[in-house]
Amino acid sequence: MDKKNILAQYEQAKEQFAATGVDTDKAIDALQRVEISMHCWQGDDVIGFEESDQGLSGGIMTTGNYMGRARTADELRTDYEKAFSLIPGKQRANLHAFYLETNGKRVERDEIEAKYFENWMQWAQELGISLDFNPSMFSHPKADGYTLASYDKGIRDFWIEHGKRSRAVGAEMGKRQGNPCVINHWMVDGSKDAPVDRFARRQLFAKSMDEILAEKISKDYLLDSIESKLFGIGLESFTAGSNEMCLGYALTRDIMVTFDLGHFHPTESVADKISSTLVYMDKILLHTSRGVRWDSDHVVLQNDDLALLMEEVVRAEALSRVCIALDFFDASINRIAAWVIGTRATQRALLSALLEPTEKLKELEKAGDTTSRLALLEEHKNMPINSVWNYFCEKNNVPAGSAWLDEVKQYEKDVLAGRI
Ligand SMILES: C[C@H](O)[C@H](O)[C@@H](O)C(=O)CO
Ligand SMILES: [Mn+2]
Repeated sequence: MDKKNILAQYEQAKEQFAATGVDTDKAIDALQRVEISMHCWQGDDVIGFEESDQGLSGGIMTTGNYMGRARTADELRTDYEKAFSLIPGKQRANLHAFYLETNGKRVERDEIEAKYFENWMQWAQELGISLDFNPSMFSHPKADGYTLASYDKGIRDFWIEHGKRSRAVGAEMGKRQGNPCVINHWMVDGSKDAPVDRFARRQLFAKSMDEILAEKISKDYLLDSIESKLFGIGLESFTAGSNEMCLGYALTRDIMVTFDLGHFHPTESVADKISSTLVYMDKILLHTSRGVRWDSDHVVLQNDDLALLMEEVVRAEALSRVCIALDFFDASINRIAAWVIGTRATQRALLSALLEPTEKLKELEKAGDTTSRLALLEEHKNMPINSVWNYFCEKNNVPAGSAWLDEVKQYEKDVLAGRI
């Protein structure tokens, strides 16, 4: 679609939304300020750059063998840049600890330091973007079932050290970028069959986490979050970091909790957790993902789960209290396309929520007019949200509609095809 049409359609949409009491320019400004944290692990199928042959483990799995996986940090950064160029607004890059660069030297997880992320930090600075970080407590011989809740003190200490060092790396990133690096603590700890002493495991889990968090780091540099999970492959019967465990832990330690769209029973509403937790917590972290039958980490799409999640964020006026990150890894499709589809879907769900006549709906609800509430919610679904989206893309100099796909296909021919 050409620029003239995009602008004309936007003007029409603007009027239509204004009639419902919604200011489209305000919605666009709000969306412009949201930085989505784009996960590096979609770019290389969660393999990382450690000098090791260890495969992916920890109850998560990538499937597919699409050509063009990034094999080096330079390739990954180049792919990131391509994806950024096709997504409106400014985003963040989310790194796992095992995406360190060591010049061929084997550096153990309990030896990581900020210097191994120097290239990433310089790159981010050059692009004017910020970084987030994750300790990598999986895909390692010492992460066989339990890490922080292991009965083996040596194993626990190893991962505690990794957690501490990860926080130091994150803090350095936060200092250098001038805004907090969000660090997400997720660990595999769990078992295939039901344990008898769940209590002991959870006590160990909390004690180890306390050691990791012992050093007070300013929230200007680092925001800690802990991610719960229902189960993993091979860890079906018990997860030490269950929802109750992580929520209670986060609340009592004044850190954030992470809600991943794939980490709950399929009929459990993750959206409902936003208001439930923000009554008590300052901030939370969201992982947008799409589970198909299990936490399969399919690319997130504009489905009901995502729409409800973003609606809840906006209705709770919580945009500044919610960090949004992507978490999926699909190796069966072009990985840059995966990033673009998932990030744009997350933004579009957010835009739709921002264009909802929220104030009006709240008034109707207060007045007990649930009939009008239902009618207006239904009307909203067919409002010209896409015209506002296209304008947002145009304003950010990125392709509107599906034109971005041609660029990805070209990049596939020019760059990815050479990665044999
Ligand atoms: C690789 C990520 O840290 C991981 O996906 C985690 O966030 C998760 O959701 C595990 O299921
Ligand atoms: Mn996650």
